[in-house]
Amino acid sequence: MASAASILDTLRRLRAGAPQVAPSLLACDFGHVADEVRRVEAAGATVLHLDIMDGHFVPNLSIGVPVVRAVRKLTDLVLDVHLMLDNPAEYVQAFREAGADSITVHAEVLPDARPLLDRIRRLGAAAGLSLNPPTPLEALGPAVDEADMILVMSVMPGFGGQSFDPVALEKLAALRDRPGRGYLLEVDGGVNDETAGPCAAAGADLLVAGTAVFGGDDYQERIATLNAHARSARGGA
Ligand SMILES: O=C(CO)[C@H](O)[C@H](O)COP(=O)(O)O
Repeated sequence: MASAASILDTLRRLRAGAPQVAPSLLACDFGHVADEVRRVEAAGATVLHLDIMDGHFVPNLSIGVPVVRAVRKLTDLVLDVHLMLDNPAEYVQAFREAGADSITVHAEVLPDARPLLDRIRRLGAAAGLSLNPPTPLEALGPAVDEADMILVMSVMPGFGGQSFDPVALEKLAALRDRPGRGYLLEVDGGVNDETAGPCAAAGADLLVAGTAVFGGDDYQERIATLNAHARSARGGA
């Protein structure tokens, strides 16, 4: 399992470098998870996003600790674990022990997220804070300055394949422009060939994409194309 220092170093390098896509395992073929993980790793991904749903915070269920542990054994990709849970504090240790490199929790269930972000970091993972499309940036509170990563949801979480909500672009730009910010910016939901560029232009460093990667036949082409859209929108090659 990667150390806290190496995870934070990876995030710093991601922030300093070109924006990039993180495939979301939610959209993979769960009959062949091991193959799917190896395919996106071979296709050039650095980060793999894993969505954990409890049927309460979001109206759906997904994978849990045993699947994260199994994926950890398959790959050295950065495992970016997004907890869509009413009570994330109960589970952060288990997900870290299973191999999560970053753990993201939701501002909607944490009036003050600082103690939990601190605990995630003490467990050795990077600490992320997320907010849903209707949630204003003010809900992040002072925890915004404690987070290693802010995950701006561009769909209501719970399901893949939804349409991108442009409210995320305003939030990304406002978060990008906060003076002295220390966090990496991530966006999740409806990221595709049309929306990847605007997300990157608005400041997203990491673009979570499920359908736009796993819905294609050639994952290498999908990741390269999405990365190219993101990078050219930032003025890169
Ligand atoms: O968090 C999520 C759903 O809650 C997914 O990561 C997200 O929806 C990605 O899927 P897609 O790219 O198909 O929109």
